[in-house]
Amino acid sequence: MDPHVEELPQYIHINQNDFLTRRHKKQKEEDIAICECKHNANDPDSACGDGCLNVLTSTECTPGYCPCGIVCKNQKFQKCEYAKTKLFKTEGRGWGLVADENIKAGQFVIEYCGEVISWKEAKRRSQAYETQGLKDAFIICLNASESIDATRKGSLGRFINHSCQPNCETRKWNVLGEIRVGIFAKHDIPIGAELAYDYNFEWFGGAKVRCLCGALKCSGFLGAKSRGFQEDTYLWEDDDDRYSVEKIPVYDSAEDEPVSKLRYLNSETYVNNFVGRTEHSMDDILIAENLSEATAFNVQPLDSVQMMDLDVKTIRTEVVSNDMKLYTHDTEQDFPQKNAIVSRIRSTTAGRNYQIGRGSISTKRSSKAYNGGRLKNPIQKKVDAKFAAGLLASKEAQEEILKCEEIKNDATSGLDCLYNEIRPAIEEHERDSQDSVSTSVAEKWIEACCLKLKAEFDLYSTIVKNVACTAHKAKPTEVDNDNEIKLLTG
Ligand SMILES: C[S@@+](CC[C@H](N)C(=O)[O-])C[C@H]1O[C@@H](n2cnc3c(N)ncnc32)[C@H](O)[C@@H]1O
Repeated sequence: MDPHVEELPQYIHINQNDFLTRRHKKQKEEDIAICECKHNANDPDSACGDGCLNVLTSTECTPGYCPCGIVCKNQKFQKCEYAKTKLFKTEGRGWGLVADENIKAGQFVIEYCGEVISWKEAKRRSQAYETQGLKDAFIICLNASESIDATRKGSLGRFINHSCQPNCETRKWNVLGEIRVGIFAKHDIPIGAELAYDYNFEWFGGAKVRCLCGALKCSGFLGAKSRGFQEDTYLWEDDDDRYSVEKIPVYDSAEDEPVSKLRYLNSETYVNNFVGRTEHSMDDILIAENLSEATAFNVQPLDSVQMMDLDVKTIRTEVVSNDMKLYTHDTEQDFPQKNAIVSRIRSTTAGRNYQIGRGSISTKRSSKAYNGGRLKNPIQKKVDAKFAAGLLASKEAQEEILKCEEIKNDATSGLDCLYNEIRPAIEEHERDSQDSVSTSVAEKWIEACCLKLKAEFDLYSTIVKNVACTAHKAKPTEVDNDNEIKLLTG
């Protein structure tokens, strides 16, 4: 049997997202965007080229509504107008995708297809994949509540690897009312060059994956630029062959020095942008033309490829797009309540618009200074705990109230400190126009907010209980003289 066929990744090939938890949206007529293009046979770009209003807003034209009719060029996702690509086996990074034709800057390369699942399901799966020991991650964030999981089903887009200096990028497009993720060329890519984009990988814990992109400015590890990673202590697992530096040849992203040929050498010498394989002799030098015969193959539709039992074994990290990120997950560290973070490729953000400080994270920093989580509401009153305690006869009751007040004050200052600690991360996200912050940051924030709320509730209920149910001091206070119990201050 052909050894390469044996290694065929087990997944179901699709070129349309598969919606697992809901139906594909049906575009309403009033939501259809109609451009103003007029087809001119002498100008091919006139039929929804770069100047098309829909193209400019990353929206595909709707068939039957576009003034250019069947010559409309702005239906690339719908018509699967992908660039020609080829799958090949990398050294150390699993499978990858190479350009099988010259690709132009800005060209749509391929859609990142997979199963569209809820964020909750993504977390569940991420945890399951982790448990199964899957090495590669394929879950990316689609929007605030959904992710795309290309683990079991996907397009060839699932094989595109990460590079710190990539030749591609991800972009979101509105296609008939649904957001879809495409991979686009950042610049001209020659035939034979490996395709790669920046996963914007967000690391939340767990294994650290050595980045083997080989770019000059490689950050070293997937997610190394993310805050969680930077704060963590570096731990290397020596026995992990896959990530052992000595054993892995270096790979340079195609962007560093675009080449049309791939070469493999038997020495540690790098040739062009790609790396050597130590197990080959000099006779084994391969160049791109041969690569296609030797190690590259085209993935065929499921019905033509014999699939073994589809027991997908996993993934540890995940990838994503432009304004999306791949995420690592750590079921213990980031989700102390036993929730695994879905690999979010961040992306993005997987859309958790936690409210931090006074405004949502996506609001600009010019917003007013943080006020310790307190809403500036003129009618809001604060309970004067000391005054309330002073009304009571029982020492025990007084102490109970004062203790609660102390806990509440601690929780409030804890929240204030946390804000100062995480402010750089919040600001970073704002700068990047992210609409959410990393889950680890948000989790900490939520925990601190909950502590404060609980402490406030405990204090108020303790005051109410004691004022209502225990004896007041015999000696009337000033307030009592006025015949009112004044517990609230302005
Ligand atoms: C979406 S998959 C890409 C396809 C994958 N290479 C495969 O064989 O299926 C993402 C995974 O590929 C690996 N990977 C991608 N880029 C890498 C890089 N620059 N360095 C190391 N591993 C990488 C990581 O294991 C990552 O979780």
